[in-house]
Amino acid sequence: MEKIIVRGGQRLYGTVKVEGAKNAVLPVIAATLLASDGKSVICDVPTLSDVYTINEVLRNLHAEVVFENNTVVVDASRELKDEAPFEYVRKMRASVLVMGSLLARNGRARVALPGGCAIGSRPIDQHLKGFEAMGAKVKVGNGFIEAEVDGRLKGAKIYLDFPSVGATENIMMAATLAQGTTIIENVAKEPEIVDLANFLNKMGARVRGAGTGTLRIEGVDVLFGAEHNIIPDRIEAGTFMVAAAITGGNVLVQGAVPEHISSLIAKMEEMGVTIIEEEDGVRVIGPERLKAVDIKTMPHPGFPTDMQSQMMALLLRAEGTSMITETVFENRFMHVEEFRRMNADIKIEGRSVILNGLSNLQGAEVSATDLRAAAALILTGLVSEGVTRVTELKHLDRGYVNFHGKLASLGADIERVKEEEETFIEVQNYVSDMNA
Ligand SMILES: CC(=O)N[C@H]1[C@@H](OP(=O)(O)OP(=O)(O)OC[C@H]2O[C@@H](n3ccc(=O)[nH]c3=O)[C@H](O)[C@@H]2O)O[C@H](CO)[C@@H](O)[C@@H]1O
Ligand SMILES: C=C(OP(=O)(O)O)C(=O)O
Repeated sequence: MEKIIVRGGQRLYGTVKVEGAKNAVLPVIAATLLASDGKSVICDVPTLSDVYTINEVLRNLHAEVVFENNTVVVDASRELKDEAPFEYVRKMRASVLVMGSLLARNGRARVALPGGCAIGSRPIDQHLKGFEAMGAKVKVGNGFIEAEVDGRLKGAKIYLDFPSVGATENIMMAATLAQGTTIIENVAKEPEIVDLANFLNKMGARVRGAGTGTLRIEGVDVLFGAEHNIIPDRIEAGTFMVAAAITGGNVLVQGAVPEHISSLIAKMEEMGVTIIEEEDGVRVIGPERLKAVDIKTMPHPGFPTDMQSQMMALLLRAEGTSMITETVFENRFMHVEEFRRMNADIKIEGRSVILNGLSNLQGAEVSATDLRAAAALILTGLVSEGVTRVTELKHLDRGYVNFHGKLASLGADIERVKEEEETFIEVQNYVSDMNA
């Protein structure tokens, strides 16, 4: 087992470059399955465990996948299998995103039921409602969801009860090869939706309205492999923006796209952080004193739930009382207990937390409960007294490439060690103390 060890007290300075977005690349790789002709070449792909997982899902379906030099090349022109087993869906819920492509391409898809996870129950009823509206018969049994259609899917009018990112993506992919026009209302407007629509259109699809509340998709008969560059990761960018602000540092976050993070920029500015848009990114300068603010997570362009725990870390350093309300996931406060182990003054009240900043944060042994919590605990370690050890790094590796290395390059006192190595160092220190 590995852990990250952080010693608090360093301000961060310098430049850090963000990777391609995890939440854009996963649906784009799932969409490559729609191409029955030609190879797709996806560039700026981050080396995250989630990317390796989706690649394995595709290989298991008989697509050819090569991942080298941040580029994924997929040849899905062979006949594809139609089943994504539990071993992949359990590792990564986004595996369900292959369902729309498979159903459109093969007329059948069988995907293991994802089940709940650390941040909530996360049902996929809206995805299935869309497939059914397009003529698929959906059956749930033996731990699998099976969707099947006689012939081709048919264009339909679909209204989502909630602007779900995954449902928008899955239904959009399915609709590209349907007969006729599909109109989806109340869709997600996240930048990753726009990136997926752009890729689909390069493949020959006719998707209009991405980034607005309504999508209009005219089905086509065939899609082709295409080349695409993934957009920069707005959540990784936001995480480094918080790292700069929390330590009172000065960091250029290269690749951050201001329009993708406007709600985050607004909240950080409200807290007294200086944010300067530069040609190749966003510069963040942390103030001596941070102000408390209230935050409510919402679908885009509202404040992103994936930045909630990192902002909680930042608010722990602000003067006064703040409130964070989580409206997207019903159980995304698992990290609060871990923050408390670091002497944070936080209490949960229903779907909100109330936190008093400026408590004397102390290093502790803490465990990451999900990927953003992992990052948030490390950020808190940067400003805590003494040593913080963060375990359960499998979560971190789902969403951040070389997180400790990037922080170290900005001046953080941080290392990633194997548990045995730490014991060895402790024994060495003990022996040299005895000999002194
Ligand atoms: C791989 C990926 O892109 N993950 C992101 C995606 O997840 P994901 O696509 O799973 O998130 P959704 O937008 O679908 O989920 C949002 C809310 O809607 C609910 N819901 C969703 C679908 C459904 O059929 N029924 C239903 O009730 C979920 O339980 C949740 O409470 O968007 C989330 C919300 O911005 C982000 O936190 C995740 O990082
Ligand atoms: C919740 C997240 O991802 P996923 O939907 O892949 O679990 C996230 O990126 O913070």
